[in-house]
Amino acid sequence: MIDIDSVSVSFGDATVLDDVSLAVEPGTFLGLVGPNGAGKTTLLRTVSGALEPDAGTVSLDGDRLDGLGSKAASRRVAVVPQDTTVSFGFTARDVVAMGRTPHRGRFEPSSREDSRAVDEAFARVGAEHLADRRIDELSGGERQTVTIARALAQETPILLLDEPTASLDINHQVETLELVAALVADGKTVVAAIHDLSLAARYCDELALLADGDIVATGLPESVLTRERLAESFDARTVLRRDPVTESLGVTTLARQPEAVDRSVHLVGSGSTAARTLERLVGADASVTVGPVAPGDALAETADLLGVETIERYPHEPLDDVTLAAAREAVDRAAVVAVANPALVAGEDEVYELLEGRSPMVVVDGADGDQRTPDRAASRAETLRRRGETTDVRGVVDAVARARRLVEAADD
Ligand SMILES: Nc1ncnc2c1ncn2[C@@H]1O[C@H](COP(=O)(O)OP(=O)(O)OP(=O)(O)O)[C@@H](O)[C@H]1O
Repeated sequence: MIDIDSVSVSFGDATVLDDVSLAVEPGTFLGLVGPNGAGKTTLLRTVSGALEPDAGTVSLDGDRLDGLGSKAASRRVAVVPQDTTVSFGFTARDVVAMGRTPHRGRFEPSSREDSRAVDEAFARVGAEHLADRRIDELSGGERQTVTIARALAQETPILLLDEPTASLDINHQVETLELVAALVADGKTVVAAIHDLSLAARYCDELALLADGDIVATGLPESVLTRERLAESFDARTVLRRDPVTESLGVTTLARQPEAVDRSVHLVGSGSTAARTLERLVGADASVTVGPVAPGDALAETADLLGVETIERYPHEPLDDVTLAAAREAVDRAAVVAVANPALVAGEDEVYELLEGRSPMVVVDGADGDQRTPDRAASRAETLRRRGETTDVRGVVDAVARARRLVEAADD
């Protein structure tokens, strides 16, 4: 059991941890997530005893860390640091054997027990083949594996890892976290700082979100990672969805748009061009409404993931009066109307009529527009284009911003 109680840490004038409390139950894999500079490493260093907090206490299984000697603390907590510094001239076996130091007297030679622990640690991480290699000649991933083996040779109930997957390729990321999860299944208590939120959600039992010097939320990954919290803590626009393969939460971060759109936009259209247009507009912080669109369409699904207000319609049927009225209201209310795939939109009389006389308009052309557009729809699409600006998806935020400035100039 790790009990962090009201811990505060400052460096000079900067308060990095401000009255942080967190309890980690035995046999739990807790992922520490949060933006760069949030204090994850600082918190891990406080738990390992490497850093003494300015205020508050850390207790391990009921014993205060500051009352344990450093050797006793090292028999309880092992650390895999972010920076697996190279110790020139040592073999991997020498490095792993260093994990045994807390178990030996000052001048005591290594024992049979030490050799067993080192062998077992190499076997556990599957790195026996590296034992006689020089540590400074190993790849970053191999060195990381050896550092984990060193921590295992320490035979502690608690393991702290600082960004264990940061320098690893995709296979090694998963292998490392599978190993850590297996160690937890064997009874270890693990706290790991992890930047990749999808991997953290997949492997950790619980997450603690650290931001602005405090723990903002703890609990099951699904309860900690919400769009609102990620917006607040990371200033990021994200899409959260359950991964169909792992069944864990997947987090996709939207590209940040350089220009914010601070007036409302109504988006009419369908298909992937419309969906990508929506993603860009939401990334630019625009207040967007969408529709009418049929459920199952790429636009409707993206709007659902992004939590965008959507006017839904029945597929393959004329628009009913209620849907038409809702769409008309949204079009009238918006500062700018964006139309994706204009020929498709113009092919439907009622939808086209909604847009009649409307300006300014931004027309977004995409590769998924219908090539077999009837002549009438094609000429109507041209009419829509003349009422505003035509762009591809990449240019949509700029085009909407220009259209917005037109509205503002007209308002003045
Ligand atoms: N020894 C130190 N002296 C001065 N400032 C420090 C020290 N260690 C950390 N800091 C500062 O404390 C803040 C938190 O750093 P920390 O490394 O704990 O963050 P982190 O969440 O691990 O970040 P990252 O995700 O970038 O690794 C940063 O602003 C950092 O510059």
